[in-house]
Amino acid sequence: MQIPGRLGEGASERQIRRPFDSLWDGSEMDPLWVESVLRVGKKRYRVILNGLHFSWTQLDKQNRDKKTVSVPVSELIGVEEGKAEIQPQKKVEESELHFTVFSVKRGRHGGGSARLWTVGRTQFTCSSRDLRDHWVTKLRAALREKSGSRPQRLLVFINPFGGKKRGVQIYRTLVSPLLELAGISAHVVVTERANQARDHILKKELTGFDGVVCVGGDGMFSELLHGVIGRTQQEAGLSEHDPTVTLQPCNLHIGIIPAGSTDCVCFATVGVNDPVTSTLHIIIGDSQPLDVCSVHHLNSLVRYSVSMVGYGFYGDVLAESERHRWMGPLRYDYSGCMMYLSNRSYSGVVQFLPADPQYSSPRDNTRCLSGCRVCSESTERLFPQSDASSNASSYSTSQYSQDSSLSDGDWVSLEGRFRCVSLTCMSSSCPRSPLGLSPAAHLADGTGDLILVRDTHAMGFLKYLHRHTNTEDQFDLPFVEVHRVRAVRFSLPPGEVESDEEEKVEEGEKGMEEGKVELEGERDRPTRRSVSQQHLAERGEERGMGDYRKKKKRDFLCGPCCSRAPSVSVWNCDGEILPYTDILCRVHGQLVRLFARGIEDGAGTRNCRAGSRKCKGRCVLHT
Ligand SMILES: Nc1ncnc2c1ncn2[C@@H]1O[C@H](COP(=O)(O)OP(=O)(O)OP(=O)(O)O)[C@@H](O)[C@H]1O
Repeated sequence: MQIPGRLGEGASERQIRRPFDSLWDGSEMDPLWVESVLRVGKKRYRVILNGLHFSWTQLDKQNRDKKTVSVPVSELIGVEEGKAEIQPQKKVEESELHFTVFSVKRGRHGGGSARLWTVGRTQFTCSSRDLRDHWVTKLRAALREKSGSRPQRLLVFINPFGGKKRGVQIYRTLVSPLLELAGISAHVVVTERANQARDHILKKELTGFDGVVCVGGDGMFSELLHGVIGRTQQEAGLSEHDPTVTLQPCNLHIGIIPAGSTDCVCFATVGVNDPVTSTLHIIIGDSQPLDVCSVHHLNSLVRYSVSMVGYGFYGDVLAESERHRWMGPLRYDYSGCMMYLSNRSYSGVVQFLPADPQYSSPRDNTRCLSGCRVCSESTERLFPQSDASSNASSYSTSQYSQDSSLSDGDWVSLEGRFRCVSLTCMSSSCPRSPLGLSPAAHLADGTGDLILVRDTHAMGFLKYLHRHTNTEDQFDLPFVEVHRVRAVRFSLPPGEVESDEEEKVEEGEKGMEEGKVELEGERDRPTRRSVSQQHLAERGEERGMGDYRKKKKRDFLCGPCCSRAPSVSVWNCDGEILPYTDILCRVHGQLVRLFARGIEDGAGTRNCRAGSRKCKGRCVLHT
């Protein structure tokens, strides 16, 4: 076949494959290699597809190279014959000489300083139909061969009531056309009740699906998380309740299309909250491992968390905001102000199992960005017998050698009064706090950061809170300490337990109903079914909320600035109130995988003058 090459019409494929320029990768044998002179609009381009890149270089009249655009094959979305458009809706104009390539394009900064991904569209004009067909065949072959990790079939759950109730519309207009373009089929479930997605994943047949995707907020993500982890443990015959058990890492990837009022997990793992960016990460099969914290009470699993488990201020804000749901998202600001003004602190005993300090520290001024060295070295440590590059696709129990013991190592114990106690498995950055709760935390190193804010005066605490919104170091305060940990226990000091029990007895005497629920809870304990299978946690939550609401009703009767502050707070676990105060948290390294790649270099940071004294070089490290 005669294929027009860079030398013009009639150059043979052999001529074209000569190693004549800098893009030649030395691979004479690369079956995907193809090069031609094509047109984009009226301009001539030398277009090359090699094993790893598809690139086009503008030529001047003397055939000299001008500007080059190069796209990794892994970031090609699809190829269409003819003149195709995808937005605002798919339209293809038949043409024998044209083909259109869709690829990932980094766009403007979105919501912080991270870049949005958009769909780049380039229409190439060939000199013959043969050449056009040749290019389409080669590009599609490249897509197939070089993108083994791309999903083929997805199970999508849409929460029609999440955020601004635009989930269905977002999926129909922004997500579905891109999946179709990429040749990915999707089975869509629009949820009709809470926990439907979780139950579906736990109970229904999932053969053939390469991933589950939620269109919603952090609550929907949590459903998928519990479903995927629960199912994996069921299939592996492991008990989720035992905190010493090494859980089986999950092969089914999770995708998040942000459409909620809080989309923190998406922001912390992608860098922006944007449905198109997230869809593109799913399409190209990005894979980001994620640590998960299991939260236990009396050897029963209560919940899983990936973002934050917080007691004191963060628990109080959540509980207060629940009373003001009618305010919409504004309720968090309102409740934050009220809880700040109420100036509370709580007694507690905190015990933790420190992580090995030789690998990283919460104050080493690094950021966990895409391709993070600390996380990839952790992969080798967590999965020593597996090929680190291939463990993205599958794990087996025998390969998985995570340190399961909570008894080895020395537990450190601290007691005192705290404004807040928080454990986070990731930086927990969000648009309002672009560096997050713990800026140097890692997504996938098998550790969490324990932040203890001891009781202090109101201005000191305000300073601490304010530093989350700028580049100042929130840990550089005398009443704040941070520890990188593998596990944490929290309990009330003995005296506090007694007074709390007294309160409960008082309340118990006032209402038989509460006692009835307790008994039901007790009845569940001996059988201890999987939290994910069952409804133990759910019932526990209701019970806990009941206790808490009753107590709060009394505490808040005279407003948050009431003279008698409660002696016990509640735990906020990724936006859900936990029904227990005494808990044990264990971090499970890389337990799940998301369709994401972490925050790309230069993303997720704020504009900050390099070398600014206050940022202590943090900005320099990741701009
Ligand atoms: N059809 C449904 N009806 C009612 N609740 C649902 C439905 N589908 C999902 N949910 C529940 O709604 C909760 C919130 O959903 P999601 O996280 O998507 O939205 P959100 O607006 O960010 O939530 P939040 O109200 O917590 O800010 C989830 O915990 C989920 O379990």
